Amino acid sequence: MTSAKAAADSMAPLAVTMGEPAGIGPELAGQAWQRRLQDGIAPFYCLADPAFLSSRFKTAGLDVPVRVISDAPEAAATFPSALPVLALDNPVRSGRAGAPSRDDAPAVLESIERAVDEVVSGAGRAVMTSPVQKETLYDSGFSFPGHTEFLGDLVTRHGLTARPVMMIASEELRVVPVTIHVPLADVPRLLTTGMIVETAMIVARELTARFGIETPRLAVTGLNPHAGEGARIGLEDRDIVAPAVLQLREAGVAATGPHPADTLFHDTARSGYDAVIAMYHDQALIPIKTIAFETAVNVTLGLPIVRTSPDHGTALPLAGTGRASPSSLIAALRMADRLSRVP
Ligand SMILES: NC(=O)C1=CN([C@@H]2O[C@H](COP(=O)(O)OP(=O)(O)OC[C@H]3O[C@@H](n4cnc5c(N)ncnc54)[C@H](O)[C@@H]3O)[C@@H](O)[C@H]2O)C=CC1
Ligand SMILES: NCC(=O)COP(=O)(O)O
Repeated sequence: MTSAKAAADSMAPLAVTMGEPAGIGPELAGQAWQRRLQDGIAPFYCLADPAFLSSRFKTAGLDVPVRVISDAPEAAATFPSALPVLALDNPVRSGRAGAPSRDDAPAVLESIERAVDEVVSGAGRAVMTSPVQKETLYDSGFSFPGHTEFLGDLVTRHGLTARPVMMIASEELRVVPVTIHVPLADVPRLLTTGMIVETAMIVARELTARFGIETPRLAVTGLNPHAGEGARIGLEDRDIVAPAVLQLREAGVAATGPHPADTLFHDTARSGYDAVIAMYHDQALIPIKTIAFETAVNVTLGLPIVRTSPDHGTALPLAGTGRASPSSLIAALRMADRLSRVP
């Protein structure tokens, strides 16, 4: 039995990262704790700087008691009366709402690393990450595009294997960008048939294993307008995407496409598939953030642990106001709970 499965068996608490201290993540964790009973939220604990969290809750006008715990098992006993926090070694040095500082990168990254350690060891059941300010992390020398790739690297440091895939999921729609945080100008060069097939195979497998969809239907988008209009508007759809769809079908996956992306997201079209495999970030994320910004969840497939996150970012202008909506973060906690339970 893997340690992650052992954790699920014992209903260990969920490990929540601090996220960017200048952003809305910390106060949303406090708001989620306040709604633990009305929203039926499973016990969770934060990997964070406890003094910073208390101070941010005060600024945001949230009455959330913070209690330092020494290990995850203490979280369940603490959760009913206070927000359990496992203290980081790195303190938050700046933490000014709305003003990210690279001085806080060590704490932000330690929180993610420790959350993964917790879940791999079985102390925590799943990771729910709060949003980070990517630009600030890049400025501090962080070399991964985002959590998705960083988490893949972290689990391999524990001797586990990973091929992380980003999926954003809501009741209405699931989308998967094949290329993620890369410049749009680089997408045609980076996109390969193998990448599309590998990504879609992981999605098909995990939609069955984790989401209970027996035969997942995958709609694969084209890259160009009108999916290339018979190779008159770009060649990638004919030469890269169509062969991927063929290979997927030969492997027994119910894949269709390449579909013109502009007509793939209306109500009737959405009833025809379980997930969209899109060629680049905005092709996937614009539709879902338009349809379900409040409820969509970012879930990383292809990892040996469960990781979810809200669909939104740090929303700096809202930080410290207590006015940001905790809805997507709560949806992320609920999905982390559901996916890490033993069926
Ligand atoms: N998982 C993660 O770590 C993510 C991090 N980011 C990062 O966040 C930073 C800011 O990104 P943006 O593109 O500005 O996206 P954003 O999601 O932070 O904000 C976009 C818009 O939505 C609003 N908004 C976001 N969350 C909200 C909430 N919970 N309640 C009410 N309104 C909300 C904001 O005020 C803004 O108007 C970037 O550095 C980006 O890389 C973005 C997405 C995910
Ligand atoms: N646009 C989605 C996003 O930025 C989340 O990325 P990640 O940090 O989950 O890899």
